[in-house]
Amino acid sequence: MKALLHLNKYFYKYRSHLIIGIIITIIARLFLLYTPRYVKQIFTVIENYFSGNITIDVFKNDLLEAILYIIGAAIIGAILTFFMRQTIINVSRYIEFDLKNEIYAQYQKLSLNFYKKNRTGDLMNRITEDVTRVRMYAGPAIMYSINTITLIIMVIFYMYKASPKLTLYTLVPLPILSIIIYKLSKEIHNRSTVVQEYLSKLSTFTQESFSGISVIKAYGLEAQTSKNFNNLAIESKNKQVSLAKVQAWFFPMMILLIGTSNLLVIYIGGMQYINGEIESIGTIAEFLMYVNLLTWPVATVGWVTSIVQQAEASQKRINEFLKIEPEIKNENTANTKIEGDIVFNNVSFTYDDTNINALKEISFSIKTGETLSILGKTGSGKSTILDLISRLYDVKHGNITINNKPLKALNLYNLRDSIGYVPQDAFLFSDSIKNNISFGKIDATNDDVIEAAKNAQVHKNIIKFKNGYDTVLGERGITLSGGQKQRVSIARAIIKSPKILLFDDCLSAVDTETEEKILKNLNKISKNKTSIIVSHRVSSAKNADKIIVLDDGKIVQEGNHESLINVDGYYKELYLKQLSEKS
Ligand SMILES: Nc1ncnc2c1ncn2[C@@H]1O[C@H](COP(=O)(O)OP(=O)(O)OP(=O)(O)O)[C@@H](O)[C@H]1O
Repeated sequence: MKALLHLNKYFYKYRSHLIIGIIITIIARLFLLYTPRYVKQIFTVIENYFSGNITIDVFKNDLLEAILYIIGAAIIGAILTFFMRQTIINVSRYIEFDLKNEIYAQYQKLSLNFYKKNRTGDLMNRITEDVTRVRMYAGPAIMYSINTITLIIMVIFYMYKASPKLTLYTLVPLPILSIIIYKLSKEIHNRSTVVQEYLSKLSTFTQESFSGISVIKAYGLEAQTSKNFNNLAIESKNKQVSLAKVQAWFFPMMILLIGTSNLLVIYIGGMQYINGEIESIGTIAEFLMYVNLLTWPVATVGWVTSIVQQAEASQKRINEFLKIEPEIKNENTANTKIEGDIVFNNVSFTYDDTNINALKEISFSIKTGETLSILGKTGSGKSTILDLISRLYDVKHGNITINNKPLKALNLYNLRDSIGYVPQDAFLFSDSIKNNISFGKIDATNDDVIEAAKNAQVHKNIIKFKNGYDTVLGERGITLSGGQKQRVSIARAIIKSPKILLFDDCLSAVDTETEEKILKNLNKISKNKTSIIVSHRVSSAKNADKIIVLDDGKIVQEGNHESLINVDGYYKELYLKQLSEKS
């Protein structure tokens, strides 16, 4: 129960709902318990009438009164039960809502490394399935526990009052019922976990095969894919059948044990009546009703125990994520102005998950208004430089400064807000083109969006779509070409007019003519901004104020286009190669 203590703050938050719910539950059970006593009264009235103790008028009167009480109590009990669910179950929904938001907010705070170390499926599971299991504890488990406790206390009290001996005999099978239900619930849980695993395997497989349908078709692998799907589906079906087998035991076991209790009441109650130990046959009827009233709550003891165990395990998994401290912390909450020169001073960087030494003693500087171009073979550390500037990772060796201030001394949110970053793989959301572009500036007007798209040389493509800027992208929308995606992604970065522009090889899918136009526009809009352009093309680098060439994490060449084409090395080779390709 230790992990579930995390929920206490929420129980406290919704304490008034809970207290009202508990009071209503107790009152509702009180009304429910009217019925057996009035049933007994009906039997007594009938017995009295047939033994001639009361007249027909008194008999009718008493009978009507008992029936009206039963109907009245049932109606009030039903109304209160409705409110019991409305209060306690609603609290569990509020807690589910709060907990999901808490986890989501924590996910947003965590650093990129966290996402590298954990699988997306696991992240999703904790915010969906685990929260659902915890909700079952916060709602149904608590409601049934209160219900069971109040009902058991009250029923045993009334039973004991009516016949202590009969009470003892009738209660004997109930703990057995509870244990059996507990064991069954546990087994059902274990098997349904396996079923869930297979369902998610099936949906991942299906999703992947739909996303990769073009590859499957191009390689003619339709039959093989169907066979793999079928094998997975067969395994999934077998697990479902095995779950259904255990579930099928649930109600027969309940019926058997209720039947046994009923038989005991009738047999022992009957014997007691014959021996004159109980005064009315109505007591047997009353007991039969008590036994039936008790059955479900007693069964739920086992069920609730298993729910609490599952919720505990789920909350433990959730807590593991909630207590992770973000690796990248904002150490300055005051607003800091981000502007100026970027300086790398002997920066070395190793990714701790792969232990790859991506940067080795890198030093360079770039002034406000200048453009730096970074070239180098694949895997030479170009993207890593950009990631370090945006503080997606923190440097441990050497230091990076902006306007003479170490990166960590700047307000992290100001820093990121001042950066327009275009990643290597242009990720766009399943939303309209307009919203994808204005993502970079929430209060952007239509004119801002159009201007950014024009500067990114994608406006002409967008207006050709039937819905123009309202065209929806993604699964249910249209698919943009690689170059179009890159340009929308550029528009998203430049719309907010950031102080620092980071372009990570984001012109690779654009033809050289368009590339040139984009670079020209960039030149225009980045007058007092600092731009860093990572590229594999000389055409992207040639106009930069400074060019550095990386190889295996080290700077091997530094200069500008004119100086670098005159010395032997990677840049000159690349220049000559690309020049001959062009001609
Ligand atoms: N998140 C990461 N975790 C672990 N290792 C990484 C990570 N990102 C990059 N690396 C490794 O660091 C090295 C430098 O990668 P980086 O992405 O900076 O190279 P790059 O020059 O941008 O390459 P490319 O031109 O192919 O994009 C590579 O060996 C890469 O495998």
